[in-house]
Amino acid sequence: MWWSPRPASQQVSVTTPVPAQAFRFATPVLPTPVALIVARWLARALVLVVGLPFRFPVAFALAGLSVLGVHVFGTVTVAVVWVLVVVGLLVWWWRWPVSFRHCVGLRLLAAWRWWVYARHWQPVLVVAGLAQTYQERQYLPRIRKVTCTAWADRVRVRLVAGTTPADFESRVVELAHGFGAPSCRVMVRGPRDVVLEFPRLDTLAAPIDALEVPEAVDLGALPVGLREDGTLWRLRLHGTHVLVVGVTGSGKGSVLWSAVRAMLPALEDGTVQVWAVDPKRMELSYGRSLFARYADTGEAAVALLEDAVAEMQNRAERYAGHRRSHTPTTEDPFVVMVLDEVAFLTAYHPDRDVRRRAENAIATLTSQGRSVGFCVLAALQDPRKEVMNLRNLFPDKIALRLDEAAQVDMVLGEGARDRGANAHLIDPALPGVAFVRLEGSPMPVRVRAAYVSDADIDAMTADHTSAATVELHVVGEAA
Ligand SMILES: Nc1ncnc2c1ncn2[C@@H]1O[C@H](COP(=O)(O)OP(=O)(O)OP(=O)(O)O)[C@@H](O)[C@H]1O
Repeated sequence: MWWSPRPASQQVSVTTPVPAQAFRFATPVLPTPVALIVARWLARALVLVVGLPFRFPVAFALAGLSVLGVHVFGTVTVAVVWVLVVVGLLVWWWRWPVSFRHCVGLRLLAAWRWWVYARHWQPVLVVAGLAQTYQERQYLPRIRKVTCTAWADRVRVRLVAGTTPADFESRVVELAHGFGAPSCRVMVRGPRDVVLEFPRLDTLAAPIDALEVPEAVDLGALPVGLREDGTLWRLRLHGTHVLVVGVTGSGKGSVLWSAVRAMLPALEDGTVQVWAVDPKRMELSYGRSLFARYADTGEAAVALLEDAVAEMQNRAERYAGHRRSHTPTTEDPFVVMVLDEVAFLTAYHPDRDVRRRAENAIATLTSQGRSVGFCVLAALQDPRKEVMNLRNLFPDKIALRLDEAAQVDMVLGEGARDRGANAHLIDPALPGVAFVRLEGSPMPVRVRAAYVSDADIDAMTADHTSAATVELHVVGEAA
């Protein structure tokens, strides 16, 4: 017979189900010739060498010109030119350090940092689980560009097709540790185009002294501290409400006081009033004369909040049909309700009626007060719903040091922690450091509030007093 079945096949009856493990397909292992491996290395080296002039065009142009110069003009001439160039650079660095740093220093640093990231790129990404495998080939996101600012490296990355920026967002801790940076943040620029930001140093490590009192008050951008990039952190109060959240000792007081300080001239001329609620009696009582109204007990606080609601509704009635926005004047000042430890009123006060009335008043102010010139600036330790179920009525939130990772998204909104807002990891030795979301960007920004010391508050009360200080005290109830 021209065809003879193999002996094993004869033992299998046609009707017997064949066990799955009977079929084993193994990829044939073929030894790769050494010549092929060497050729591949050479090809890679060639690609690197050919690509270098495109990556570092200035350095290569200078080297090329020098070689050409040596041929045409001789070595001495080229050496003299180089000495002149170096002297010129030194003079530039000495006389105009800022522009030198921007144009030369940071570019040189970026070239060096590119090499550092490129060297560690593959192992870090593979171990972090960011390398993709398809048909037994490994695909890595590619570094497109590395730029440096005074405090951070920005690595622009082209994603592997089929992956998302969320893959990077969920590995920020691995990336930060992998590249030896204190943290990592992910910014999305476009399709398959993300930027990883690795801070090189903590620009907010040193406390910031109280900022200068501004001459003109801009309620849309009050200077209250510094951002990580060294620019001013400005806080908007007009047309919004702000919730400041942080554990005890995280520096909530410095945010409240910095905001009050930035409004001082307007408090004095009467176009802004601060109504303060201070259940702890330790935070705001120090500068009472700056406040148009002040309450430090539950009953007094509720009365103050209900007065604010009445005034707000009165204003809304007057404005109805005449105007749609508020401009601060002495007749209709912008009213900032500063509520320290707001949970005392909404959750911890023993009297249920006080809790209910306080919650109603805060809900009404936050939902209706924006356009008629009322703003609630509240501080809170615990952002959970059981403690403060009104937190979503505050459009702007500030996350100081928090207790748990889960609280970050509660405060700054979904995805904030994945994008690098690790408020739960803020060092307890850095009170006033916080993460915020700035208008128009989902990226959290790290900031630090300026520290307004007792001496600063003394000076503020000595130099400035609110145009309308009326104290409201209900005697007889302990906070
Ligand atoms: N921005 C800041 N910069 C430097 N140090 C600060 C800053 N803010 C606060 N501190 C320091 O941290 C301490 C605690 O700050 P603060 O009382 O404001 O915290 P808090 O969050 O209001 O705490 P609590 O809820 O217990 O009142 C302050 O006494 C001060 O020494």
